[in-house]
Amino acid sequence: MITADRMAVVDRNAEALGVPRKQLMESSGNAIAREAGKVVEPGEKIVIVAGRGNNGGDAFAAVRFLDEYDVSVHLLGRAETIGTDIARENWEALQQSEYDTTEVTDSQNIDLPDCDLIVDAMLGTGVTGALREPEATVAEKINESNATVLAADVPSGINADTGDAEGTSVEADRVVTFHDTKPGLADLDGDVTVADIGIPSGAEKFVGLGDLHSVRGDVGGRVFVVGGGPYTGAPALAGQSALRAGADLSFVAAPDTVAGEIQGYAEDLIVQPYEGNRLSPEKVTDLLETAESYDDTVVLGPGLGNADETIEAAVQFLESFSGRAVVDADALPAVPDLDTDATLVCTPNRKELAELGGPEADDLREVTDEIEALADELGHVVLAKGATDVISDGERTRVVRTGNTGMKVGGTGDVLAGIVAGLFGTADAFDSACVGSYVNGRAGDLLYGEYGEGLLASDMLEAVPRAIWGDDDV
Ligand SMILES: NC(=O)C1=CN([C@@H]2O[C@H](COP(=O)(O)OP(=O)(O)OC[C@H]3O[C@@H](n4cnc5c(N)ncnc54)[C@H](O)[C@@H]3O)[C@@H](O)[C@H]2O)[C@H](O)CC1
Ligand SMILES: [K+]
Repeated sequence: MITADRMAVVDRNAEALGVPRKQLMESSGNAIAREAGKVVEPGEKIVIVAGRGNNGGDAFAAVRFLDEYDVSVHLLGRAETIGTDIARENWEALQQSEYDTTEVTDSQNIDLPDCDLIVDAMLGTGVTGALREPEATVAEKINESNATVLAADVPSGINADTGDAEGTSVEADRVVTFHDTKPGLADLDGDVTVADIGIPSGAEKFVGLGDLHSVRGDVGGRVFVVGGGPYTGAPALAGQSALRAGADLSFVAAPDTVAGEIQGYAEDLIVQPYEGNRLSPEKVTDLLETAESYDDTVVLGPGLGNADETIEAAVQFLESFSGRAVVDADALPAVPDLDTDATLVCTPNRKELAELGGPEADDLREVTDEIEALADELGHVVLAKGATDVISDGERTRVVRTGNTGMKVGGTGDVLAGIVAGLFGTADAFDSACVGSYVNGRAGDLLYGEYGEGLLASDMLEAVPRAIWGDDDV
């Protein structure tokens, strides 16, 4: 089952993997024709009612597979208003071969000819709100018809995710939906057929440009890094990369023995010192109050050190916290057996993964099932870092192939933790981890040509925004 938003992500991922949308449309068109052939006999009459989006485009492609039937196409609107290149190209192909097509410019005068089958290709997953004119009037005419009604992807007017219709909708006898069923089709009366349209499995398995596009549009919020102590660079890198990934404000809570040094790295950080030289349990109450009161996304771990009292403090913080946190590095030992209402993204490297009870492996792609099992056991998202990153929430498991050997340098994990936190304010834990990993690797890839194996984690900071909002074709 797949939502409309996820369908758009998978569609875009497929294109980036070498399977362009027009090929998918051809497959969708073929699927419509196959389904139509189950209903009507050669020579019988098919009326196709098409909209101006890709749903209509699918039907234009279908026409070329229906030559043994008597087919007429009714486009709701003028051809120049067709909204996508691939739909327009398929419409043009019908014109070139003189198929029977009509542009309906006034819904009042559309009389659906008597026929054996109506293909409803007005709207699919692109519907917003109640059907407007002429689709609303035409939907009613389709419903009044005696013909069998076959809907392309989703009956027009039905919300693919909810199954609701804000106004009129087509009552389809049959639906042929593409790639995977949609939540909104579950309770429909009609027969639903799921058609494979050739989307490569990698479009779902590998995090890609479609995932990036779905997350980058809406970022912001505040990130609160709880780090520093023995180390100062790690929290500074995490705090800065969160800003580079779109956070509005980035705070770093650190011991006053190192707070000034951390602030010295970047004026963009708001460093909040607490007394002492490391995180300890008595600091937890204040830190929780800050994080909870501002609905911050917390990054817990960079540079904390592994003193017993620091780990104990991390446990106490996480057990009382109910918000969103990226747990990295020195705080990871606090996660097993944690009883918390917080939503965590754990970002272990291979060594830390094994210490969490996960698999020991050089190539994480060989142990995706075990990483999924660990995420299920922990009850939180695990972003396992390696040459290839593997992200799982215990049910879904995906792979990120961006990145390069130059990123083995220290600090890239801190940059990653900050990016995930910067995205976590709006995207959910799993998508933040998936896209955060993809962006981190993409930033490293943007720099490899210039720095090679001499890449520094701090070099990545300026590349993070380019990896997210820069030119897609690099
Ligand atoms: N995602 C995939 O992998 C594939 C999807 N295919 C088909 O594409 C449609 C989705 O196409 P899209 O262009 O995004 O939207 P629609 O054609 O569904 O509708 C957009 C179209 O409708 C107009 N519109 C929107 N809301 C309303 C309304 N309430 N009343 C009237 N008109 C409305 C809007 O202005 C646009 O013109 C998907 O369902 C599949 O059929 C690919 O072909 C195959 C792969
Ligand atoms: K439809």
